[in-house]
Amino acid sequence: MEAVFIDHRQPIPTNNEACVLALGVFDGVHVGHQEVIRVAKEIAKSNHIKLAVMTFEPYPNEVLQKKNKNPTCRLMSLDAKRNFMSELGVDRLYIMKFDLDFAKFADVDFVQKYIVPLGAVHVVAGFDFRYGYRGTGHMGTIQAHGMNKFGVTTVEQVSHGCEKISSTLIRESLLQGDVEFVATCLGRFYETEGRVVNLSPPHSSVSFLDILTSGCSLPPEGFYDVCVYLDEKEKIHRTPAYLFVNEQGEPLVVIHARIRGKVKVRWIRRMSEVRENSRKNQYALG
Ligand SMILES: Cc1cc2nc3c(=O)[nH]c(=O)nc-3n(C[C@H](O)[C@H](O)[C@H](O)COP(=O)(O)O)c2cc1C
Ligand SMILES: Nc1ncnc2c1ncn2[C@@H]1O[C@H](COP(=O)(O)OP(=O)(O)OP(=O)(O)O)[C@@H](O)[C@H]1O
Repeated sequence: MEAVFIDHRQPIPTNNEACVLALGVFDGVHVGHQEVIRVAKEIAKSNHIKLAVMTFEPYPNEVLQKKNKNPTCRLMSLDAKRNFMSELGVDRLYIMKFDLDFAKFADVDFVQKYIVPLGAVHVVAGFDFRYGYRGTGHMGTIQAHGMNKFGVTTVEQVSHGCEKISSTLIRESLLQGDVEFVATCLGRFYETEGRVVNLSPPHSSVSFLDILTSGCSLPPEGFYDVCVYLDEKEKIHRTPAYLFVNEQGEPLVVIHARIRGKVKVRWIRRMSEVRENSRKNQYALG
């Protein structure tokens, strides 16, 4: 998959092949997002054209965040998004720089300056996709804004019960430790990267992992059932794990396995919260 960065201060890439273009932030690439991409892929396949996705970086929520609010914690890094989009069969990922100047683009200007020139012959997004200054553009306006130069497919809401599956819902569930529900919404387990740090005493049967959040959310401190993978996705251990934050504010995980190097941690299930007499050192050394 090709990744193309676009900065609105620079000319846009030229000679763009005809494509079906899916639009949105896609943080976490949850099952609702996957449906948008699946629909776009079907259309691309039946028309023998490329599948492209446009995402925004940083996220509009991060840029437009009110000063007194915490920045949004992400569900995935840009690298992880690139990898997963590639696995889903996306041929080209446009990464549109989103800043306060870009946010001021009128809806019609965004479509004419970017969507049409990027070769979109069909645009796919969810029912609630918005674009343009103050989010005035939507799926009912996008075709007219493009002077009918492309077709449009709107994907209906993918829900859990009556609730829309959204990145916001997933972030909230993660912060409550409900990693099982998070997995339901993502269609796969939540994953973070970690690196073994040299904290465990010699001959102990545990390892300490430094969790590299890269700005992504973590579940709260407590005991979890996790799977630890080597970089190549080879599963090495399913183990109980204890997540805690050290005095420097860094998240660490203690696992019941003696390993080294860089790993991926898949969060399977929350077992319990931090218990009175199960402090990290007792767990680690016991
Ligand atoms: C050109 C452009 C300008 C935008 N301006 C605003 C804005 O002024 N205020 C706002 O809340 N969102 C703005 N957005 C963000 C959209 O409302 C929306 O979050 C974004 O297009 C991603 O869609 P999604 O949230 O459905 O993934 C803008 C988006 C685009 C493409
Ligand atoms: N549950 C869903 N069902 C169908 N389409 C969806 C769903 N969630 C998002 N989409 C669509 O996927 C694209 C990316 O959406 P976006 O990144 O805004 O997702 P979101 O989960 O609603 O995020 P947030 O909670 O941060 O608003 C948009 O086209 C959006 O309309």
